[in-house]
Amino acid sequence: MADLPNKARVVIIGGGVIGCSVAYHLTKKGWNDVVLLERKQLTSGTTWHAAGLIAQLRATANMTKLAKYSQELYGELEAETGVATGFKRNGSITVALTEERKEEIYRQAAMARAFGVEVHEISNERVAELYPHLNVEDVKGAVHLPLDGQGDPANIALALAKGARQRGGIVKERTKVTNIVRQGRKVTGVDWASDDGSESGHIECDMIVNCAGMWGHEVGRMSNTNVPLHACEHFYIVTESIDGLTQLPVLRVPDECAYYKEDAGKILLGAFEPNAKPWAMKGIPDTFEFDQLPEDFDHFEPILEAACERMPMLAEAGIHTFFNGPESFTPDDAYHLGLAPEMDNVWVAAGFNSIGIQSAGGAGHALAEWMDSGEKPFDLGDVDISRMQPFQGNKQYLFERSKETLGLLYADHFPFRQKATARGVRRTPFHHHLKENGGVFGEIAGWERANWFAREGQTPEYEYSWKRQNFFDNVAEEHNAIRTNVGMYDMSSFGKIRVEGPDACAFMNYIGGGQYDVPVGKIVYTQFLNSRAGIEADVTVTRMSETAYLVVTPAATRLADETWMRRNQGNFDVVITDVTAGEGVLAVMGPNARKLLQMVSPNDFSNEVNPFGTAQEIELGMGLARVHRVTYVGELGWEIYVSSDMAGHAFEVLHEAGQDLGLKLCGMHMMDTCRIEKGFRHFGHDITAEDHVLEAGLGFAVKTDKPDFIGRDAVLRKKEEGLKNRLLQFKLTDAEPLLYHNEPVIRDGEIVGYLCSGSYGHHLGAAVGLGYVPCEGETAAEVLASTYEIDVMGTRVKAEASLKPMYDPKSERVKV
Ligand SMILES: NCCCC(=O)O
Repeated sequence: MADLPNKARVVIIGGGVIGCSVAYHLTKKGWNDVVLLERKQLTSGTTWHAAGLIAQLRATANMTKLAKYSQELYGELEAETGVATGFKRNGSITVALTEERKEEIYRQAAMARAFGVEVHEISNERVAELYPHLNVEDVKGAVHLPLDGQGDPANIALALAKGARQRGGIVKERTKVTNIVRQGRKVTGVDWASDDGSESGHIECDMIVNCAGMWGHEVGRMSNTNVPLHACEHFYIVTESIDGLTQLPVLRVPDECAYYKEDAGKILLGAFEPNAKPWAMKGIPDTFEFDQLPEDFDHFEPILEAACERMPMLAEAGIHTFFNGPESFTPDDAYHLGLAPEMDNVWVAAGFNSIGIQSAGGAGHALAEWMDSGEKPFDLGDVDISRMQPFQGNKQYLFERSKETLGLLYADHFPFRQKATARGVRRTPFHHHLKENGGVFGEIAGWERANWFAREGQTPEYEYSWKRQNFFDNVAEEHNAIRTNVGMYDMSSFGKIRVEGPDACAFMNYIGGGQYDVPVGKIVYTQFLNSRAGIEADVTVTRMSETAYLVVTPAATRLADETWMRRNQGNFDVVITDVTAGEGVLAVMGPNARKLLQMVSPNDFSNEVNPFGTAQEIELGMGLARVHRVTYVGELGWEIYVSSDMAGHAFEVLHEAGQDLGLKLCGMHMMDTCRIEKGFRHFGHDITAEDHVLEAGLGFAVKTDKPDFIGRDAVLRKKEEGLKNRLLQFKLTDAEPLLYHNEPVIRDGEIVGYLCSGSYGHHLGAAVGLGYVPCEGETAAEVLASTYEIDVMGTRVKAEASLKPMYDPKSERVKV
């Protein structure tokens, strides 16, 4: 094809709305050799049949920010490109039919407000005014977003494609990528063939972007990258024209799994039902183009029945279209964006979980910024493709999980809600011990982790709520055991990465902000920084020998942290190896932790031999282990690393000896309540790529007296310029309300930020949280002199603020 070049800076694979958005935004950044290849016609996979709702109230902070950008962009797109996008800001209403749902939407509304989204809690009378056809009798609460809207999905994509073409981008239809050519960790080009097979060729390129939607998994495999997503059947109906129907806002009734869109006097009614139907386990037919799947009225009927009660005029309306089309869903219901960890020039924007149109503007913008600058423009943790684990590409796993994820879009998003499907893939060596003792499990990165322990006679299951949940008192007891006696919990899910070789010390000193030229056995708490001194990883590094270090990462970021090291390895002579599965880890924490260890080991755990921040090899029972004296709960304690074969023995020995001391088995929820009380930061919440290490209050971990490490200049600059934000700890003055994170922080009456972490401080006796507040030009005393409130579902609750942890501010307890 004469119109395709032999070379391009980037080849975008897939011409749905996200591919078009990436092309649009890259060309806007001045990239003029952008090629987008679409196997059939633009939008012919999923985009064409999307409902086209443009909503800003999303489940997470990032997704809300990006959706807000989409809404703003689509408002201008028609004027810019001349393509009628059908976008109108007719607003949206979400109604709650239960008190629990009301709390959810009010909390979401409060979060959205912290990001500048206009949102109002409205009465039933106002709902009836805005949506006169609705039965509101049982409505418990509602929110209205006047700037939300709807548009024509295909035309939004075509407008984005036109914008890209106007700036020199090439958008080529009927051209399939048949092969992706690679060398080491890089793609060097793509082979293509025309749809009719008459032509083929090769484009050499610097990078590719996988925007292949429901084909994303397959395109991922072609490029040696893991893109976990699976297509599910998504159902909606469109009625015949209904007399007297005037323009209506978009309506969501999540408790009935339904959304409603009025368009040209017809109603589109769509469903996110709890038991979805995954599609195309054996692959998507090659001929797929603007195709529909067979209707399944029995499957849709319960939704339609409830809808006819909710909006009685529907019962009278004829059904014009019964639609069933495939859309892709990811294991955690968040989309995939960013640089695939397995390769250094394969980008991904796929798996939009039925919110592609409303997300594409913001996601394309963010990805283009990232590709252009080489660094994440802001925190994108909850959508970053590197959060996915290798096993999550397993087709059987994806099939099982996607039955649930479609429905999760409208399910109650209770705090701590765990996925119910596709569980049990990764178990720690202590799994059955914990289960036998009442452990109630949650899942992270596929790991089954005991989150709390049920008492004897108590059903070991979650009962979800936005109020105090059924495990609140259990966690309070576990928290209390850690603060006053001794508790034990399983941390085997830690990522464990060995860095070994002649340059190990030099490499660590380049990659991390700490000082790693330390004696063997020393543990360094540290961050990996980006060039802006934003935090890419939060890890502990133990010197194992002259030439070896063990980098311990949070479970969810093992792959991302390992990838960061590999990408920055340069010419350092080191070998980086994931050794996560080799060792189980038990944390023994609390004032009696030393006493317990002395009962099971002949080794010396005194401050002289094993001070805070050091590790030692020990005998444990009849086996061996290595103990690291560190803490994430703010007490005296050790993490015990034990090879998987001896892990069961170690548990039994510790558990049995602990009975005399009143040892309590504890879970991950306790760890979170304790660490927030102690002001310890959590990566992904309080510290991210966007947060400067000094503003995060972690300057103590950064050693600028060493010559060269990533982020050093930005640390020095910030020291000169002064801080723009500070991370404060908050405690509500009322013991009743609960914090879950994302609640707006109000300073002297104005919203200035939001909580990045929130939980209950069982020792401090009220909910506690962490959050950044702007402080440019202010002293710490001035920042603290203000009055603070936290917006808890629309109610402002007074809060105390502190720069130092409110619990044990001098950290005396950890060093006893
Ligand atoms: N594709 C349907 C989107 C549903 C929603 O925005 O709530």
